[in-house]
Amino acid sequence: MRIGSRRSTLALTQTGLIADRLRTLGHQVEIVEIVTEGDTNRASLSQLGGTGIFATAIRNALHDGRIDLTVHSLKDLPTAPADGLTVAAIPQREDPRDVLVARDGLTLGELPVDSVVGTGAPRRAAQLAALGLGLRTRDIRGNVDSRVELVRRGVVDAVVLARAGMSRLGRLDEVTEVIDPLQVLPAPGQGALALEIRTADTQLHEALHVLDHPDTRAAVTAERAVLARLEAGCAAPLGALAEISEDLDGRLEVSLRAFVGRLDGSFELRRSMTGPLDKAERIGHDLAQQLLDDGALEAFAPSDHPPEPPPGGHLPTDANPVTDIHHQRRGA
Ligand SMILES: NCc1[nH]cc(CCC(=O)O)c1CC(=O)O
Repeated sequence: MRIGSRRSTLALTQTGLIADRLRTLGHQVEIVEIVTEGDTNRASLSQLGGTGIFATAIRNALHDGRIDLTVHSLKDLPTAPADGLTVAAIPQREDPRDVLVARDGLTLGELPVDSVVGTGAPRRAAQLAALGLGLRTRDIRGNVDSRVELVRRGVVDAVVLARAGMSRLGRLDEVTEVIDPLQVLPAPGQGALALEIRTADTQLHEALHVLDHPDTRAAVTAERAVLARLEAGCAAPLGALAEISEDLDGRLEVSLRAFVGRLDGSFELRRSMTGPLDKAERIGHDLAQQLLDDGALEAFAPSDHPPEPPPGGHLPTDANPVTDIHHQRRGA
């Protein structure tokens, strides 16, 4: 089987992990690199049409029959199902939390007021602002390597990344804090992979079944249902985390938490909901409804004082530092 992958180190690493498992199962596997517009065009993701652009190029290769299978980071995959394609397996996910990579081994609580934290994710910027620590955030883009490099070069004091990516790249030793989801909830689906194939490929679907992890599938189903219901898109200031545990009677249940907020920290809303595992999607929808009933749209409304767009758009991380887009000043 031919597995299509983006060319980034993280994508190739994740694809390699799945390829190894398939080889262990006795399959012949070839990795095909696909270059997407998101890899070549350095404009901001919102200008390019959101993170979905990565998925689209790969999905076209699936449709064309150039590849048979692809490994997505589930958090980068749009919630709308793709025509003629199926997520055949969602393997057990990595630790879904965010991590901090800061100068001098610092944690969030130790960073001095006005420290600059690099992140391109509105979700991270909004939750950092909501902490009220007086941290600035700077909009950055780029792969894990170039983001960590900004800390090494002293361009920013810290960056926030997914622990799963750092783990898969073997770079956990550079992490200075694993961020508690009480402070920053991860993106829906963070840490999970999705193996997508052509729906017509029923034999391959059958072969991939052993890689599917039902608890992970239930958890990410709940998280992505929040995202879908809020129609928030991939670049939304929304965090969601579902955890599976046993209730007092030994039945499996889903505990789902979510955050929505404004980038400048002027509005935040956190809610949670728990229910039976087989109602994961329903729980996600219901939690999203509760967020909406309690005023979630405030998080998506245009602000009275919109942040200054950086000159020339959002620059890649290998260019010169860009202006701060969000600045939460303590007491302001
Ligand atoms: N947005 C890019 C992206 N997509 C998936 C991961 C990490 C791996 C994962 O979450 O499964 C990352 C890097 C990051 O956010 O630090």
